[in-house]
Amino acid sequence: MSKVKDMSLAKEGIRKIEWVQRHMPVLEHIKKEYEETQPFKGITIGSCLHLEPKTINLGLTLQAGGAEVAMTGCNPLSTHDDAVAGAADLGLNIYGWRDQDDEEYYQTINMVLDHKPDVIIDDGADMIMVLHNERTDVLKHIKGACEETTTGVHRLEAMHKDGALKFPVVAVNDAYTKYLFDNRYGTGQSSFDAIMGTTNMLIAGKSVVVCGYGWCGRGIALRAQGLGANVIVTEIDPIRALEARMDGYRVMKIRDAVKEADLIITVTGNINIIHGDDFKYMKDGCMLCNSGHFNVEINRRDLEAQSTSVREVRESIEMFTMKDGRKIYLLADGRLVNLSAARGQGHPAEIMDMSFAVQALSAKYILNNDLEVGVTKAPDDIDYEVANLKLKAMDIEIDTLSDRQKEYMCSWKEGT
Ligand SMILES: NC(=O)c1ccc[n+]([C@@H]2O[C@H](COP(=O)([O-])OP(=O)(O)OC[C@H]3O[C@@H](n4cnc5c(N)ncnc54)[C@H](O)[C@@H]3O)[C@@H](O)[C@H]2O)c1
Ligand SMILES: N[C@@H](CCSC[C@H]1O[C@@H](n2cnc3c(=O)[nH]cnc32)[C@H](O)[C@@H]1O)C(=O)O
Repeated sequence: MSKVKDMSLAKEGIRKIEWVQRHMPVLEHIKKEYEETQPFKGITIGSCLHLEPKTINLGLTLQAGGAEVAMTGCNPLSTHDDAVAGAADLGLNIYGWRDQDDEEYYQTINMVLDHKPDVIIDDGADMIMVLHNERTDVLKHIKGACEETTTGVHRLEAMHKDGALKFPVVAVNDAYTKYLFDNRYGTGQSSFDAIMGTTNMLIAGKSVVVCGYGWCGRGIALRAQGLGANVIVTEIDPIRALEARMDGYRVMKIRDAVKEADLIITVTGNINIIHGDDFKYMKDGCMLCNSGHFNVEINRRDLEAQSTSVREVRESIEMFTMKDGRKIYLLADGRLVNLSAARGQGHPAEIMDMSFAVQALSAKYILNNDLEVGVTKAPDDIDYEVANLKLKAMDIEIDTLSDRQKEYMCSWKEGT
């Protein structure tokens, strides 16, 4: 069963799915193995992930392993209508279309839950919240869930601390082969891909403010610097602030940074990073976007309250005219610019290859192990399997420890 916008887009969707398949060798390897071993026979897997070709390829991998797969999106703006039409044509149960309102967004989450999944793959934890708050009828079927992103893991850890979480969750985000590559290089590249595609503006010579110097912030700052920007970082963690300084960036408080900014990219996972009087200090023409979480990092309501008019001046760019005449531009409604902008393609296929390989292996791990309720990291075995498969696909060989080296690493008696 499916609910998509336009099935006539299926052919183009399938073309795009086939393209990413050629660039996701680790997931393709797992797909072949799953075709033989059928780890998901009789199992239903429900996902709430950005609906675009790479995610469809994860769905096809789970389906190849015997699962009934039901998918919806984790962001009202990130769905690619051609890819979901292609997925429906390929036999996945898929519910979603680009530009949903809140009601439609939660309706389609509920349509996936109607399949009574055994395993959930979530991104941001919205599906898991619906399960616990409204769809407790489905809870008894759930053996466990995988969570894709940093803020989702934080939400679920907070939920467990409050004693509210009802099943085990594997924090896929916390696998090395996920956050070191996806959050850093994926977000770094895909954010600029979307910002430049949306604005057609030059980055070189601009003052780019990166709010948050976590894994995503590091990647964005690195790419901004590579494109010739003057990079400013804001942080609340003294160690990360120091790291940003020694990586070569200027570090300052947000109130000082906004005065210099040509482009601000929030990537903290936190609320109200740009809000209130921050907008008063911005230069005419300042551009704002978010690559972090949902639409809470830039306070749109505060921006609206200080403006006299708002209009879309180019696809995914709104221009706010401020009371003093300055123009401030907001990209993609303050939602993840790399996925929500009309030109947003998400992370490169080679990156999602690893993230979704961890997902596919973690879903099997949940079924094969009697995990306790709580949030656990994906096991190291999965990380090493994914890293080894990726190196192999990239035709890279590495060294192994000799017996003498192993012995030396475990001993304490030998000195200079
Ligand atoms: N756009 C994407 O495709 C994408 C990819 C991966 C993760 N994410 C999301 O991006 C966000 C960041 O993820 P991460 O893995 O980098 O997390 P992280 O925890 O490594 O980094 C977040 C950083 O923000 C800082 N921070 C928090 N509040 C702040 C504030 N008020 N001002 C300045 N800095 C502040 C923290 O100190 C931390 O260093 C999360 O919401 C995550 O879910 C998005
Ligand atoms: N659902 C929330 C939470 C953040 S999504 C961030 C996650 O998106 C994932 N992601 C980034 N690019 C892609 C992509 O192209 N396809 C599918 N997922 C992606 C990435 O792994 C990251 O952890 C929101 O929309 O605001």
